Amino acid sequence: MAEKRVDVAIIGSGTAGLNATSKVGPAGKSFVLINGGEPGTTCARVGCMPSKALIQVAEDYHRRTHLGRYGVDGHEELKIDLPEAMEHVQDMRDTFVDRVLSNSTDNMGERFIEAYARFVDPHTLELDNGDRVVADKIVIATGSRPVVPEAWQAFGDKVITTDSFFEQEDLPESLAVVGLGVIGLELGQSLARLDVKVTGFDAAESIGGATDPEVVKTALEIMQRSFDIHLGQPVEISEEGDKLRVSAGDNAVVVDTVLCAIGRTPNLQGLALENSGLELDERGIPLFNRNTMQCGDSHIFIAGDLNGERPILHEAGDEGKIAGFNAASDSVQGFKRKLPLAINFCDPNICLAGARYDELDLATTAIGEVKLAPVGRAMIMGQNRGVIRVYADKASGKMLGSEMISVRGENLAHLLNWAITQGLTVGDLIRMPFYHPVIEEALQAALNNLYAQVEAKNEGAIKELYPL
Ligand SMILES: Cc1cc2nc3c(=O)[nH]c(=O)nc-3n(C[C@H](O)[C@H](O)[C@H](O)COP(=O)(O)OP(=O)(O)OC[C@H]3O[C@@H](n4cnc5c(N)ncnc54)[C@H](O)[C@@H]3O)c2cc1C
Ligand SMILES: NC(=O)c1ccc[n+]([C@@H]2O[C@H](COP(=O)([O-])OP(=O)(O)OC[C@H]3O[C@@H](n4cnc5c(N)ncnc54)[C@H](O)[C@@H]3O)[C@@H](O)[C@H]2O)c1
Repeated sequence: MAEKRVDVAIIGSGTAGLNATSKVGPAGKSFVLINGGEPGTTCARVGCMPSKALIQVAEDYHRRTHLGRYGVDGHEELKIDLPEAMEHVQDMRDTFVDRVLSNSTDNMGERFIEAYARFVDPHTLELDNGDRVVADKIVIATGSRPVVPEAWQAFGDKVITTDSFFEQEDLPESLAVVGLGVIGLELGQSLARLDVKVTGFDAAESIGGATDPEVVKTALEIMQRSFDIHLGQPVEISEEGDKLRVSAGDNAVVVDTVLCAIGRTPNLQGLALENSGLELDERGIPLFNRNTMQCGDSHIFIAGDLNGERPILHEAGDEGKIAGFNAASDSVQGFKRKLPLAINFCDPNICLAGARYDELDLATTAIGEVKLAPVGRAMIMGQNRGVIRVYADKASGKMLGSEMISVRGENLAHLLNWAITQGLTVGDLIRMPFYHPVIEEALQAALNNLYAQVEAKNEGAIKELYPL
């Protein structure tokens, strides 16, 4: 058994752990980065990147359905070779994984250790190869994994998750997606567009993480054009011959495969946090400060999906940087966290920026809305389904948040998040330029609708222009 002493030990070489490491090394501290499982990050291996590659293939293939109206002949004959499509997705994934590895752990030599770590005491980690690491400071960044109910694990590889999905060489003829949050909608819609017979189920009454009833209603109308969706009933799975029967209330389908997308759970197992001396919450996650990432007043910091706070990439990166910076410093510094931004890359995108509808005080909030149907550029693109809802404080006009399902929502949501971050009012925003004809004109219409409802009005004779 070897024992290594370092200033900082980072557990987990995902996005959070790598970002933590990027702050520890340059501070002149000795460190090790310890990773169990496949290196290369969840994002590049089984997450953001392969899922976006698949979405792109599906969107491009789906685009053929628009061609008839332009007089393009033969589009009905277009066929997709699914094994080739999956190979392309895997090639993209491999490129992204290689890029991560060659920019990070490949260059760390002995400071990168491939092993699972567990706490023996607050400063000592035992690795599954028997070695030990003793560290002054520790960053825990072990990420999360898909939830699969125990009863469903008995169905073997007929119930898959995103951990194995991108490894498939071909796609099944029929598939049920259970859970229509981000993963369920992004992949469910893509698979339906790739000619898989998809049926979607969710125990809740909403989809895609939206909370605004108008957005949920519109999202459901739009998504049901891609595949059948059943909401609001618990899902049961049983065997039927060599297939699976998936039922929820009166609705049932028999399918080749189930994609289980009912959320992810923190990788706490195996860390033996009971030996860390940290106070844990009811889920077993250490209590921590979201501005410093410090666990209590200890020498241990936590970052990324593991803490269950904001399980998305740029937040994992920020948390890693904060945790690494503080682990490498003599004193602990707090950092302001970014305003929420969530993008579901289904088509059209479902996006949330700033405050969600279910967080608003409706008595003091004004809500502006535009439907995409008459928006010129969206009509030209053949993508004029959707709704944008924008929220502001009724009295001051200060922007609070937005939920939407809209073409190019990924861009609009950034604009809104940045505007809210800057503390702008709806009056400020309607004075920004809106080129013609762009999708941002839809946002302009929603903002004008919102402006009409707030009390604070712009000074000057023309509301869209600053007086000299
Ligand atoms: C299908 C999918 C699509 C996604 N798409 C997006 C997207 O489009 N945009 C977005 O912002 N986010 C997206 N996400 C979320 C994003 O990928 C995660 O938020 C991010 O990757 C989390 O990074 P992390 O560092 O916390 O965890 P990870 O990258 O999972 O890293 C944790 C590492 O710790 C290792 N580990 C676990 N236990 C131990 C242990 N005991 N000892 C040592 N090592 C251990 C793990 O093996 C892993 O390598 C997606 C996720 C999925 C699953
Ligand atoms: N574009 C992105 O940013 C992106 C894309 C994919 C994944 N992710 C990340 O991955 C995480 C996990 O995604 P996800 O889609 O698995 O989780 P999610 O929390 O987004 O959605 C889970 C859905 O499953 C439903 N559900 C839960 N238990 C159920 C059950 N027993 N039966 C039926 N439905 C059930 C929930 O009502 C919910 O709608 C997300 O939190 C997100 O952080 C992000």
